[in-house]
Amino acid sequence: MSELLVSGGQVLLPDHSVERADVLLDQDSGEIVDVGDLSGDDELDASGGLVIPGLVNAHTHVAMTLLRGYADDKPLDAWLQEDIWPVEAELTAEDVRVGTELGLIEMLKSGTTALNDMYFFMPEVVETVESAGMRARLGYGAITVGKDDDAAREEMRDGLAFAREYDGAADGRIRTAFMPHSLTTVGAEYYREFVPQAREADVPVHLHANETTDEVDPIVDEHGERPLEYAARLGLLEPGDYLAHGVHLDGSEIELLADRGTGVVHCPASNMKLASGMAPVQDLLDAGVPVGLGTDGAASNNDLDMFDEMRDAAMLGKLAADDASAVDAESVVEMATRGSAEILGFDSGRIERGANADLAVIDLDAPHLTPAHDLVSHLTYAARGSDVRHTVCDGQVLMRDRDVQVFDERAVRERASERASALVERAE
Ligand SMILES: CSC[C@H]1O[C@@H](n2cnc3c(O)ncnc32)[C@H](O)[C@@H]1O
Ligand SMILES: [Zn+2]
Repeated sequence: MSELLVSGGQVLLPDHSVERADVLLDQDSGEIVDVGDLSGDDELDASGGLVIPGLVNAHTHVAMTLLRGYADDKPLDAWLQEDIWPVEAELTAEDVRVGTELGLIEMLKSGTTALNDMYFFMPEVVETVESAGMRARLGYGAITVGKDDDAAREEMRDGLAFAREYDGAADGRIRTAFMPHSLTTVGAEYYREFVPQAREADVPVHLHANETTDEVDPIVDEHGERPLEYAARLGLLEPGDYLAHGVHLDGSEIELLADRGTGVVHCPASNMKLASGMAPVQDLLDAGVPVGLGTDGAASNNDLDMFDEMRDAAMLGKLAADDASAVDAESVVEMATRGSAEILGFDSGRIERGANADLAVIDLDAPHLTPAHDLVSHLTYAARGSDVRHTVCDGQVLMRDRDVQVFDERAVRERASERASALVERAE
């Protein structure tokens, strides 16, 4: 058995206490073997650091790194229709590969070990995630609006075929989902036809829902019911399904999510930047809805740093609830780790014997992390992605001493800049 000892650090335990301990990883099974006062041959130095579960970005569009800073300061609908979708129409498979490489490097450098990606050219994303050594739930984002019936059905079939073909890839590190884009960009008839096939294929369904009032109001006007009642009628909201955003939810919809065991991935930075609104995160937590955290794409954030997202979630959660005690530091750390991992169906997000060996080591030796009254508070309110020293997934060291081991960072940045410029030129 090949083992790795993460030694000499403090460890964030599942009950949010912090103890001085070593963490022993089995690199063959990819699991945590033990946590305590341990010894081992191959060591990863965590001295002066805090070992935390790898962060889990439960909703993003990774290759949108190529569009970072391309279009800002607009609401969702105008942003998508006027700027983003015209450029995305020009994307090539190679653009998505390079944009994904760039995004995964950014994630590894900020302590993220697992992610959810909904985008285009997903076989290239599978290959890139596999090379990165990360864990992911992936899906082709299907849109039927503006397409004739044949093209719309082909779009949905492509989404299902991808989910079927790649589930379990990369030795099980890659799982898939059926990912219709949203309740307004995919027609009801296509949900009716294809969601039962996703159930047969035993893959969950992930979509954007209740993100803006511009999206909610037409559903209420047309169908005389709330969007999630409409979604349930279409066969959505089963246990294991998960929605991105859930900003504009009423009490009955929150109850429905709790009853069904459907998760919500909160994306606070995107919701603020696009002025979409404030999700009722404390109400969701109080109701027992599974809640995770995601950055959304880098064009509406504008980074993939989950530390930023944790801080934003805490700040916005308090504002939304008009209560400074709402969405506290422990809840936020839980959302970014175990909460997101459970939504994606991974046994990660906790430093405990038997769990996946996915972790990050945070350097505590920094002025903005001094003094150290409460390290959970620091993770939510004070730490930055750049404080991450090492990132480990499935027992493999993917970033060591801030050096990403799995890609040539400089070469990827160069290629991504070139590809982004050429892409934008093609679209203009
Ligand atoms: C069909 S692949 C995913 C699709 O979603 C777009 N997108 C990016 N951010 C958002 C958001 O906040 N709400 C809805 N859709 C979003 C992305 O540009 C792709 O076209
Ligand atoms: Zn999104």
